[in-house]
Formats: sequence, structure tokens, C-alpha cells
Amino acid sequence: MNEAAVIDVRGLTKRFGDRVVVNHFDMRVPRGRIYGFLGPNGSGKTTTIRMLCGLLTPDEGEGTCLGHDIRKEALKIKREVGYMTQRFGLYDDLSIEENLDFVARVYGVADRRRKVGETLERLGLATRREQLAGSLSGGWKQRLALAACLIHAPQLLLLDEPTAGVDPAARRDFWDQIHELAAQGLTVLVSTHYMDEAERCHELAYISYGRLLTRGTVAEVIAGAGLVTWAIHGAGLVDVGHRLRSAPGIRTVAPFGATLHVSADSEAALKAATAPLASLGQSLHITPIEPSLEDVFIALMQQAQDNFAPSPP
Ligand SMILES: Nc1ncnc2c1ncn2[C@@H]1O[C@H](COP(=O)(O)OP(=O)(O)OP(=O)(O)O)[C@@H](O)[C@H]1O
Repeated sequence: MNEAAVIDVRGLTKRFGDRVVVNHFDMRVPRGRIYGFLGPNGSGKTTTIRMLCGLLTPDEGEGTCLGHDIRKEALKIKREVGYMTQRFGLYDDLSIEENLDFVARVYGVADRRRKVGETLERLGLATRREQLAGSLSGGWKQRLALAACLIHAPQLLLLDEPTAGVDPAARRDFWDQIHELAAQGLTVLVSTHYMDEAERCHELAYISYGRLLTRGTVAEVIAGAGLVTWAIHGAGLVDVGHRLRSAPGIRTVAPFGATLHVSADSEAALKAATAPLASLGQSLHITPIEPSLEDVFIALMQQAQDNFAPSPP
């Protein structure tokens, strides 16, 4: 028997005017999982997150978040969820400690002072407790925002691009922290545009134009895409890239440092597309490689239908 899911929603749909922004989306996230939510800008990730925590009512669809009905029990959901928005939502004129104290008051946290002190220690903020939030660097602001999300001991964290603009060391600390929290039973849904972060999730969902394109572990997502990828090394790769982009059957072409990744649905398509390169007279080395998550997502994105485009007659 399956353990009850922390997020269990079916058919979520949201329209703004005549635009379908989230289109019959299903999601099931078990407790203690880190679930990555990916997709191009404007694909409906934030809108979905807002429906999950009761901030927006879906036009269609149903389900539960932490066992509460997303349509009828928004207040209960909000009390048990930590939601970190893209803007962090901090008060610049308050210190780190005052920000946490304020959030703890809003949630009516019992034994507030002790809880604020513990959270400052846990997130490594204690030595800076008196510093104004407005004077913190991006990485420290993010750490404070995470602390503010955790102060009322939520069961679920909804993190909307939490590491945008944060340096790699701070991002690594952040992800270590997220894994520790998940190991303690917290469930995390995190939207990101960073592939290295996607690889740190237990499971991923990729949406485009509000529609789910793929989901699964990193290995499942890569295998499920059925891409065959070659790495091409050599001179004149910009020209090679131009030629391959217009070749039939080629799904993606992307430079990675001194190599070019070329992906297609089959080896035959790659062979056919690369055969004419011999006439360039350049020495090119071709090595079959495992497609990266980025190769797969770019291929998916290009395949996705734009549901905002007019329907064919
Ligand atoms: N309140 C609203 N009214 C009208 N349109 C909206 C509203 N909120 C979002 N949208 C539109 O819905 C679409 C999806 O937006 P959403 O913010 O959910 O995407 P996203 O995947 O989170 O994007 P990003 O990666 O850029 O944060 C966008 O085209 C956006 O302009």
C-alpha cells in the first residue's frame, strides 16, 4: 500500500483570461522527497505552487496538500507550509533576528524566543543576528529567507527559484541544508532553472506551457527522452553547429566548452547529419556520450507545443 502523499493533485488547471497557464497537471510527492520542478520561464511553475498552497484557486482539478483539500482548506495548508517566493519577502529595515521574530509572531509560534534562537543557530545566522536584512549579500538573504520559512516547523517547503543569483558556495550550503531537512522527514518542492540543482533532487517534473512533459528520477528522465547524443571535438565548431542545426532529424545542438553536443532520436539520424561534414576537410572527433539533463530539457522544450499559439484551423 502506498504511503499517503504530501502533495496529491490531479487535473490542476488555471486560466488567466483565455490563456491556459496550467493545463491538467497531476503531481504526487511522497513524504521526505525533494521534488524538482522545472520548465522554461512562464511555463506555470509559480502558478502551480500557488495553487498547491491555497493562494490561488484552480479553475479545474482537485487534490490534497498535507492531507488538506486544496480548494476548501487553504488556511490549514498555509499554516503547515513554508513558502519561499522568488522575492524572499524580507523586511530590509529589520535585523536578521527581528525578521525571524516577526515571522514567528505572525505564525503564533509557541516559545518564540527560544525558537528564534534555535533557528539562528541552525542556519548559521547567530553571529549576524543584529545585521539589517537590507545590508545582506544575496547568499545571506537567501539563508535568512529559508530560516523564516522554517520557523513555524512546516511539514512541506515550497521553494520558488530559491537560489537565483546566489553564488555556487552558498547554493551548495543551501542544498546540503535541504537534504538534511528532507532526511528528517520534511518534503520539499523546489523550482529551479539550474541543471546541477535538478540533479540533486530525488525526482523531477518538467513542464512547458502548463503541460507536464516528463517526470521521474534524473536517470529515468534521461532514458525516457530516447535521445542519442554525440560530442564533436575539433576546429570550426561554430560552423559545424550551424550546419547541424539545419540538418533533418537533429533535435539539439549546443556548445559545451570545446565540444559540441549534438542530439537526435537515432544514431542513423546523427550519422546522416554528420556525413556531409567530411567535405569541410577539418579533422573532427566524434564520441558517443550519455545525453545530459540539459540536452534532454532543451530537446523537450523545442518539442513542446505553444498552447498560446492560435490553434490550426
Ligand atoms: N495573475 C496573473 N494574471 C495574468 N497572467 C498571469 C498571472 N500570473 C501569472 N501569469 C502568467 O502565467 C504564465 C505562467 O507564469 P508563472 O509565473 O506561473 O510561470 P513560471 O514557470 O513560474 O515562470 P518563471 O520561471 O519565469 O518564474 C506567464 O505567462 C505569466 O505571465
